[in-house]
Amino acid sequence: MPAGVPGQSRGPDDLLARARRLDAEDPLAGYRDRFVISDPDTVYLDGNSLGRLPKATRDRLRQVIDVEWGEDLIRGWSRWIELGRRAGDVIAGLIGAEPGEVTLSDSTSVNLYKLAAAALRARPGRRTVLTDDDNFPTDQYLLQGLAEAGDLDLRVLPSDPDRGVSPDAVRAALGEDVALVCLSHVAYRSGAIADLAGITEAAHQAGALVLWDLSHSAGSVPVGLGAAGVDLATGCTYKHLNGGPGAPAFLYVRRDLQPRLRQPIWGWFGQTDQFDMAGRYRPADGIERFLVGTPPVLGGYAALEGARLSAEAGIEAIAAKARALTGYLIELADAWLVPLGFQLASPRAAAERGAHVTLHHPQAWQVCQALIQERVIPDFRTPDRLRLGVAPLYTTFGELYVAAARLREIVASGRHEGFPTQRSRVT
Ligand SMILES: Cc1ncc(COP(=O)(O)O)c(C=O)c1O
Ligand SMILES: Nc1c(O)cccc1C(=O)C[C@H](N)C(=O)O
Repeated sequence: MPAGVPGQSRGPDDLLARARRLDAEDPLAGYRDRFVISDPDTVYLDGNSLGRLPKATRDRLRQVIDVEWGEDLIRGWSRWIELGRRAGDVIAGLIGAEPGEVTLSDSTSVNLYKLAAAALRARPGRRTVLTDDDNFPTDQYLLQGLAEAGDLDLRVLPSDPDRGVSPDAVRAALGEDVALVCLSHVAYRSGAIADLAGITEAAHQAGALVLWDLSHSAGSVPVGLGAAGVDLATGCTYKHLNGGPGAPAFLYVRRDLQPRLRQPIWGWFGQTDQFDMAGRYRPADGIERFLVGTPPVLGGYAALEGARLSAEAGIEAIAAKARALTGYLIELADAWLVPLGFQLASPRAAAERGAHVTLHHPQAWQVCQALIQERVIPDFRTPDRLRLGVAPLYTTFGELYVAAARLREIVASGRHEGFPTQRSRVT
């Protein structure tokens, strides 16, 4: 446990003893040592924006740079050409898909565009796209752009930002004009888990396709794409899959849909026999038809190594620890932070939340800055939220105790009030 644990007030001994016991009994405890942790006294609670660096990734990238790039040069492509699919097969195991249904490609934003456009093309008589107003902004912007360009009707359902999207609201909005339902599985602000299976089934009954953003789910909770019959999905690899900054995203297309869909960006990596250099675009047969241009190889290797680590630990074990960590954090918040003006902004039921806990506080921005100065890294989310992400492969219960204790001290002493009240433009 990091140093500097202040231990006073309500139930600290009990809470501290429990953190120690939970860490001692944690079946995933050994994974922490598989990551680079340069400052053990810093509590990192932002793995859902950027995961930590796995040691295996650092070593692999060194080898790839020295040998595969440094020595093999262009010959490396004989291996690199398969990289997206190899990583995709590992990610498929984490999200309940089959090999050949997932590949690395572009960014989540670009994939959303390609997949949404492909879905709309496959439902020509329908003009409505459904999403919700708590969906991640890039998803909303992409759909706005598609709607404007295609003269479609984008219906943005109101969601409770602390509870996530309501399946009943989606059901009520479904009709014979809806072509596509595009939602996030785990909400980026509250961490609420949407009813992926129920919403997918309802959308299918209404004749619509579904596109799920799995950015906050991949590597943190089971997704069950195949069991739910999901059509399309995409998500980041740099969060819970620990693929590193700017690592390529993944995309999923259900196998039977692959030959029936055409995505709108026709590049040579999506072409049948790309080195034939034929003049006319003919989309590849499998998941490769959703690719566009030359993929980022270093980021691809990082995504592969990160996903392998999660696959080795097992998504059920990861999700079980996420529930335990977030549950413990909510207990700490109830005991120490609610009396200081914080309010829970995430679902209280463990089965309804992913791997972060969000708290409202009227001075959340200032509190966030003060916490960072005191070596706890959270995230601020508009307008008044402090988001605390847990990463089951490296977050300990002891760290959560320390983070909550530092947070309590900051707010109880008013130290946060010395920080600017205005958010800067970068985060
Ligand atoms: C739900 C969700 N979708 C998409 C993104 C980002 O997509 P991109 O990697 O294209 O910036 C994020 C986070 O940045 C996210 O949380
Ligand atoms: N992708 C990010 C970036 O390029 C810069 C800063 C933050 C991010 C994030 O991932 C934010 C994150 N998706 C969120 O849920 O808020």
